[in-house]
Amino acid sequence: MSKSVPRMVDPTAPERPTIRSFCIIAHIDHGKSTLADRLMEATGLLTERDKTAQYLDRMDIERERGITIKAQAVRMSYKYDGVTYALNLIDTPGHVDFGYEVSRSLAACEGALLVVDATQGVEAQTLANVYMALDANLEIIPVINKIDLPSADVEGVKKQIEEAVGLDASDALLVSAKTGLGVPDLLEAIILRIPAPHGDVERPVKALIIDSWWDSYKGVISMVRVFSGRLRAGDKIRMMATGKHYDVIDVGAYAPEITSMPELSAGEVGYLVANVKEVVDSKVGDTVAAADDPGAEPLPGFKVVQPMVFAGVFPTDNADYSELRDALAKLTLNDASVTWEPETSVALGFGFRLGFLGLLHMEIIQERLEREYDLDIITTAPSVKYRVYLKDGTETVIDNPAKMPDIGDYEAIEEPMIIARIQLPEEYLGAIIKLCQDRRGIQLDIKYQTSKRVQLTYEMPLAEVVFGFYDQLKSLSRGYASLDYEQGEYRRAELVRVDLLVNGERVDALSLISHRDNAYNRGRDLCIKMKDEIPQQQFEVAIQAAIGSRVIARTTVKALRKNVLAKCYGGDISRKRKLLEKQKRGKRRLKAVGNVEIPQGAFHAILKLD
Ligand SMILES: Nc1nc2c(ncn2[C@@H]2O[C@H](COP(=O)(O)OP(=O)(O)OP(=O)(O)O)[C@@H](O)[C@H]2O)c(=O)[nH]1
Repeated sequence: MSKSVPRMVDPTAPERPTIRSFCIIAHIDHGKSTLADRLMEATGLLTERDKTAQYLDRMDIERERGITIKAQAVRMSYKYDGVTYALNLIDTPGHVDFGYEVSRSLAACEGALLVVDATQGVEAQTLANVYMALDANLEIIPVINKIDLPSADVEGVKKQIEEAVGLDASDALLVSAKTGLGVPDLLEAIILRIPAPHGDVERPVKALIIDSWWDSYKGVISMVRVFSGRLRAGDKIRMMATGKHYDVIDVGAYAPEITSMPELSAGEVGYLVANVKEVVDSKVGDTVAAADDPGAEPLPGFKVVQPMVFAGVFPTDNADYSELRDALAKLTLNDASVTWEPETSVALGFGFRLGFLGLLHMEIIQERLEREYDLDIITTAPSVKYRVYLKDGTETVIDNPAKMPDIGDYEAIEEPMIIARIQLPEEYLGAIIKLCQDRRGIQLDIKYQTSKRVQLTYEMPLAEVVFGFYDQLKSLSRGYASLDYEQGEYRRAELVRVDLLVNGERVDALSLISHRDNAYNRGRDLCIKMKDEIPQQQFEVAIQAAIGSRVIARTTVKALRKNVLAKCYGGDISRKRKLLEKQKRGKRRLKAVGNVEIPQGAFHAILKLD
């Protein structure tokens, strides 16, 4: 994230003095949605009726459902000193999984409001986005929110912004997004402090795609920032990454509902509808150019986002395979960052291997498949992409532990690293440093931001973070530590495949890749967890962990007694109920491996390993 973003704007081009484009950077719950609502209200975009639900939040719900409304930017109109300004508020996703989209949204802005809760102070996630905004050369206006609260510590937070972020906070805006206090001053600051965009309307058109989505009425809609020229309905355009040509059907802005405009010109932000059939053809970061401008140079910084985390998704009932396939086809219409390909598992049958930007992204997709498409699915534990150097001199990339070659067949394995930034109150420092070390982290930096708050920077294997790290971090710090990370390099590590055998049969969907030093513990823990998950059967079930042909751990599920409650001695009714519920849940989703029935929860047992 700290890589510099090359400037897209030509500073010698004329200024568009009545346009301002900005985003809001805020930690979760610091008041981004509430402030956005207040700004829209102050500029007449929200009526009393709309106020019942937070507008941005409402859009989030729509977005979550993947349906029509997904305005990523709203255009407000505000009169100041006799001049009417167009203010574009561009929404940026707040999560580390969506870093590239954030970087493209920032490229569409000249400024950012850094909203900090006066009672909470700066958090790691905010910092990551502030660094990106600084890299993108944005003018950052510190905004201290929730000053109506008695526990607001304005001076303390100002000092923290100066120390942690390195910004001058002496002229920070003090607002209450709840009461509206300070909002007119904020609008004035947006106009006076955020630079106007530069762009030559007479040059051939060039626009950056900052987001694209599928709309059932209009087809693919793209949010764009125009850097030069004009976009009008009827224009012939070319997407530079794919080289494909299209006709512009409509342009305009969200204000906050979709509103057609005669044109979008240099410096403006708005939507573009062309006869693009699929979201993948209108890629985030791509440049829209005129079809008759073959020599056009693309705007800098385009990249195809690569999934970082992979998992198998299988229908619980094999008969639902084609339903799952149709659901994935529909879902990826709207989210081009999910990759999917067919996968076969001995244990789970036919399914798909999906690639995600990160764990949150994976959870969102999993939930959507279950909720929107009403599918019963089993998701296998997530894995990262390993580079494997085989003994025969070839190299291969593996994102599925089941496919990792046997020990002895490869020379070396490389795994992806991340650079993690963790912020925490000093009292938890010892525990968190130990956690990072246990997770094979290498400390790069330790910095006191205030006398009580510390920032740790670690290089860690992504795989170690994927397996429960965040939960442990939160529990060890009572929720106070925050984490963000960026992609690092690939590094060699002593990794081995650990298999799980149920009554002698390998359950491919439960294989995991572990560092050699941890393999024994992981194998043992997995056996213990599986023992809890696999219900008793009519016969004894042996659960073993093995590296190659060497068994490293073993547990046994004893044969069934008369009823499940038999093992609840004493009369703890809640425990009995829990067991019955567990059994009921287990019944819904069972997969037979050989003659042993394995419930869905077992496939997640890997995630719960320490
Ligand atoms: N007292 C007070 N509460 C506020 C203020 N601004 C926001 N809140 C409250 O803080 C909570 C979080 O505000 P949101 O606007 O939802 O925060 P957000 O940053 O958009 O949160 P996410 O959408 O989860 O990222 C809500 O309960 C708001 O009502 C404020 O100025 N004063």
